[in-house]
Amino acid sequence: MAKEKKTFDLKEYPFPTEEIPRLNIDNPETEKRIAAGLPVVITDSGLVRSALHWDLDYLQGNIGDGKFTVYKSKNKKFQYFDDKKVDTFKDFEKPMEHLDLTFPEFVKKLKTAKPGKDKVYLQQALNEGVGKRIVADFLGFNWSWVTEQQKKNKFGALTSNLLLIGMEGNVTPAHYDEQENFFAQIRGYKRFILFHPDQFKCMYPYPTYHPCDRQSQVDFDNPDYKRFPKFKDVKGYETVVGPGDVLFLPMYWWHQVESLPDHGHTISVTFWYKAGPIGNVVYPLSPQQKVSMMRNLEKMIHQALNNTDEIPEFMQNMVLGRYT
Ligand SMILES: CC1(C)c2ccccc2-c2ccc(C[C@@H](CC(=O)O)C(=O)C(=O)O)cc21
Ligand SMILES: [Zn+2]
Repeated sequence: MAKEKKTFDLKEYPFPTEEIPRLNIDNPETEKRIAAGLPVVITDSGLVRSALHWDLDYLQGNIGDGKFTVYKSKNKKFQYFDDKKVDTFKDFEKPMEHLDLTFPEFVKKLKTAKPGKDKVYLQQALNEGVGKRIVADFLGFNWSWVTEQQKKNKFGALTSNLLLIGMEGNVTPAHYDEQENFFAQIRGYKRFILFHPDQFKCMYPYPTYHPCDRQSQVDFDNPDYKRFPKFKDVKGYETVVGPGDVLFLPMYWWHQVESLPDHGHTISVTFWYKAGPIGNVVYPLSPQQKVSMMRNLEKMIHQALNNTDEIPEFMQNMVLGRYT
């Protein structure tokens, strides 16, 4: 009997979206979409079948007594920033704080957080430091399926499995990553809003040398259409993933991720893979290749000028009245 479609009371955004298909792991369409670099929610994959019993108590009792990377934000947004680029930006104020907490300290903060007060987000690579039962659960992941997908689609190496534990309402603002991602949901519900890499012109990412490289400058809750006029034309895709769902999130696809309010804390595990070899170049270049090219050119110009203040004028001189 088909699973009844769960409906959620989702916040409206000022752009249209289409549903991301939810397909069974055995549906031939599933692998076709992965091969085509299209997002798909894979149901019943069993990818993290051995972790579906994870909850805060079990993790606290088994994950080990080391320190965990936890981000704290004054509001619901957890805007990623690259620490290494912060010093090139004098007036950059960090959008969130990085704490190293034991698991019990994290759980206490999560459970005693008052609405409207600080929110926390645990983000920790699953590595040898964890307790032996977590290692056993990790080994119980459906590695044969995900490794088969890695090989069939010529992905590069698995780089990391991140354990993510977020509070309800946490938002990771729109950004893109340069890795392929199988995103496995273990507990709670996360809304994913995705945009095709060809929507780059509507998303206005920060400059590559900015600490928030790869993130959109547009505040979805209060878009500045004067600075970002093309955001009016953006078109997205969306879905809500729940326990047992796996979202294939292709490299360079923009995504904003929200732990649904009023649905409790969320537990997820990501499977990030490096890009595979390019192979022979096919023209016209794909949107992903054009984004990669723009990044390389921006970095070259930054290095050549050796002065970030000169970049805006240099870029404008190159295109205004010539290519505009
Ligand atoms: C916001 C946070 C905790 C963070 C802080 C500082 C540095 C990195 C990151 C980081 C990286 C990945 C995620 C998971 C996910 C978004 C989501 O599920 O919220 C996502 O974007 C993806 O799987 O690609 C979340 C984070
Ligand atoms: Zn991401």
